[in-house]
Amino acid sequence: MLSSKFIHAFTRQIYHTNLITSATFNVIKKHNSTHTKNDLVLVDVNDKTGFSIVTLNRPPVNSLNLELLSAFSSVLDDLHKNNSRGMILTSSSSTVFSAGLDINELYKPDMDRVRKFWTSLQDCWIKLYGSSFPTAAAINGHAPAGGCLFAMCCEYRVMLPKYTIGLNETQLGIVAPTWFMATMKNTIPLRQAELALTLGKMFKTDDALKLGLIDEIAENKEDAIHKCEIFLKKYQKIPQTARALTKQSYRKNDIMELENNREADLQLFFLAISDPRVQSSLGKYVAFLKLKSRMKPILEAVKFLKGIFKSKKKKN
Ligand SMILES: CCCCCCCCCCC/C=C/C(=O)SCCNC(=O)CCNC(=O)[C@H](O)C(C)(C)COP(=O)(O)OP(=O)(O)OC[C@H]1O[C@@H](n2cnc3c(N)ncnc32)[C@H](O)[C@@H]1OP(=O)(O)O
Repeated sequence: MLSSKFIHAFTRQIYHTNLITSATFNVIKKHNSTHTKNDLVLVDVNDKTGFSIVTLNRPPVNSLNLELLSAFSSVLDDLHKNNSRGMILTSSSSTVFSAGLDINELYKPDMDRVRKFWTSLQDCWIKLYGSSFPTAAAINGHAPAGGCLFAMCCEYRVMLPKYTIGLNETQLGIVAPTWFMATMKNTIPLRQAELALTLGKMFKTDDALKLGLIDEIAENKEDAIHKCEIFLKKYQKIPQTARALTKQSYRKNDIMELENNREADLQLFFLAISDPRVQSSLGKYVAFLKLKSRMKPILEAVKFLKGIFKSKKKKN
């Protein structure tokens, strides 16, 4: 049997090499809720179960910028220090879990800031994927790219109907880092992962369930959280150290691969985003997202008018 010394050494290696000590994101304790100073990440601890509901709270779409990632990283440290019994990751938006990385961090970046940004993303992934506490995602909206990554880092995923999830990077003309790919390989069958990654495929909820990218479908957010709680409760009967060590051993190679190559990964990222073709793709994508957002009222008006015509036709 593996000793608890090993698990502590392993967890220490994961946490202590990457601790973010940011005064800006000190956590304020409020009753059983903790909020980061700027409320980018909300934490509510359920007194009965001991589970923490961690809510990404950066409207409108929870795009992951430096500040949100730093706040999330601090929250993960806190849960680890407090020996959390389990975490449920969700979103305060009613339609988006997370839109993935904030494209504005990648497009025409400030090099000093983008270094901190990428390092923070690495931190979050290492801490979430390798967490000693069990995790589940209540995916209450779309989860493209980085949003899908964080959901896949959790051991269990419950998603609401009619949303989409996937690693869509190739569609943007960018390559998902190897640790994004490793997380997907750990979640769905290898061949399906290769197809999903190369196509940059976004899966609707039903298809994601068939593929095993998610584990359950819920009717609404409350139901999703309830289903995550049922999953986390299963671990209450399992000795904590054995569970944590098994999870971390299972994911160890992926984590060590990044741990041992953080600077190389950062340099590869710099190289990729410095490529004029990548910048051109990102520029077009930013413009497309902005146009799509501005067209929304027009598209909704067209939809509304179509509805009126249809109902009039039926009456006649
Ligand atoms: C071999 C290894 C090599 C390694 C090289 C590394 C290279 C770099 C790798 C980087 C990996 C990247 C990971 C990512 O996560 S990239 C981000 C991908 N995300 C997306 O494609 C999602 C885009 N967004 C959407 O599809 C929709 O917004 C969404 C479905 C999420 C929600 O739709 P909805 O209709 O509700 O909202 P709007 O589209 O109207 O958006 C509202 C406003 O939000 C802005 N927005 C949306 N997404 C983003 C984003 N990701 N970043 C920044 N801003 C975003 C959008 O523009 C609207 O803003 P405005 O109203 O101001 O126009």
